[in-house]
Amino acid sequence: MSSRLLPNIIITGTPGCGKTSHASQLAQQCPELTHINVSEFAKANNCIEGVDESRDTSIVDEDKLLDALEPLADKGGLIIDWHCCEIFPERWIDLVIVLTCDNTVLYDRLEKRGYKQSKISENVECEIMQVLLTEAKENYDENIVIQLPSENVDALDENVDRVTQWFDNWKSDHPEGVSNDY
Ligand SMILES: Nc1ncnc2c1ncn2[C@@H]1O[C@H](COP(=O)(O)OP(=O)(O)OP(=O)(O)O)[C@@H](O)[C@H]1O
Repeated sequence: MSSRLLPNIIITGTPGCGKTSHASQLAQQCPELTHINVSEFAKANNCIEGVDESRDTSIVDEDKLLDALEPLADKGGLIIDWHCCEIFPERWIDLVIVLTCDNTVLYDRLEKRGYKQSKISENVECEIMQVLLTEAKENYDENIVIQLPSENVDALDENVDRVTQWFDNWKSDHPEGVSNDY
């Protein structure tokens, strides 16, 4: 039986809502945590199985990705930054943060990135329909899912402070860590 002394956190949300901004600021504020940008991690660990040309994105081989992540997840202390959360086993995860963003703010961010119109519309629609929030609530205990707004820098700072506080509390509440097994 193995246990992890640090929690694993997912930061998810529609592309452009601020996952990477939050994850990198949180990792700076909490040096025990490691930011895993899943898109980059998948590329670096040969977990790409193709390209979705209509969406202009890589297709990740999820089985390979989970195999590559498992030893790190078992140690704990990961901030998993991805626009999808349901693939990560519940037993790995201690907190799921779903970032949300006002549609017009999100539209402007995606336009600034130079995304084509169909990709902007698809993502804004995904945000309006709260797809990621629903996915998180359907796949994890609702008590570990929190929704945080990410429209501006003040919200970003507040969110990161709040998660830092949660992280400190988690460590105090779990001095022996938690089991990696069910
Ligand atoms: N809370 C925020 N306040 C101000 N700007 C923000 C905020 N969150 C994100 N941004 C800006 O929006 C853009 C997208 O942010 P970021 O890359 O963090 O999003 P993401 O959700 O990780 O996107 P992707 O899923 O495509 O990687 C960046 O230019 C970033 O500076």
